[in-house]
Amino acid sequence: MSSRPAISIRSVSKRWTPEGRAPVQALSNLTFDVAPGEFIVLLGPSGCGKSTLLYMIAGLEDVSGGAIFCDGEPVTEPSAERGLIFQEASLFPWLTIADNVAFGLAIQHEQPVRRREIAIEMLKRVGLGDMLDKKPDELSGGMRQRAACARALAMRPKVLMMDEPFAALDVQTRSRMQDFLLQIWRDSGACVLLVTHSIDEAISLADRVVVFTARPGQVKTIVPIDLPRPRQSRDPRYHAYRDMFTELLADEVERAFAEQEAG
Ligand SMILES: Nc1ncnc2c1ncn2[C@@H]1O[C@H](COP(=O)(O)OP(=O)(O)OP(=O)(O)O)[C@@H](O)[C@H]1O
Repeated sequence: MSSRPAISIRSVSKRWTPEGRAPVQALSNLTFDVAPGEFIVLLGPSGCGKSTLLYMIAGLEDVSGGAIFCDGEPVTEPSAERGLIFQEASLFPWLTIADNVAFGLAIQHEQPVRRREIAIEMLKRVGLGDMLDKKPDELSGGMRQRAACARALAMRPKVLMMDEPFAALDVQTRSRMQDFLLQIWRDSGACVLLVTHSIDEAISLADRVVVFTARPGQVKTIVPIDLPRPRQSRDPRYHAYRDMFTELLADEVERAFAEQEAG
């Protein structure tokens, strides 16, 4: 196995300069690596730049300073190797689920018959094999997120990025989706970067949790989760992690609030 990081984030900063408004320093001097096949969770107070970092890794936004490398190559534009999934599954409402999954494969120059085959295979893998010809609004929120996962996985990404993918789901569906995600992560061999506000989600899923400071976001600390999967919330070590993250975040959340109040 190659020892080269799947993703290398080197002294990355991001300054937004919205028209007619004061510039916002979203991220400052961020440095860390993600190993191939690793599951990373990004945890931090609101507005610390977690989503911004995903957009930059996806190649949808430029960095203001520093550089991001994927497999040793600088990220300069979007690529099918780096899939991004949002909180609300961004499926085309007028296409069937199978056509939604097949859509991106056209860019990869797959033939139409092969696109359909891959779409069916992926949808079966996410448990939607009998929903192929449904439109997105005929599915539940959890099913739509699974379809969005199938669409991203169909591109065989090396990196799967997820921005609060389960935040809009009810507790039971969320828990099932977490199990499902661990399964597709293992099957795909991709590395995952997942943004969440949930400490429990971070402990349940991550190999390592990157904790951000309040804006401008920096790496406050990186915590490896040294617990076997499936992780049990009744395990005393799980509680110790929960206490640790609660404490780590408390100061930062307070700082973020203070800054908001100061305007
Ligand atoms: N397109 C943009 N233009 C201007 N400012 C932006 C833009 N996108 C994000 N920002 C600002 O950058 C900062 C970081 O935003 P970002 O959404 O990355 O944070 P986050 O940690 O993902 O927040 P949350 O947890 O609330 O989703 C915020 O102050 C936000 O207002």
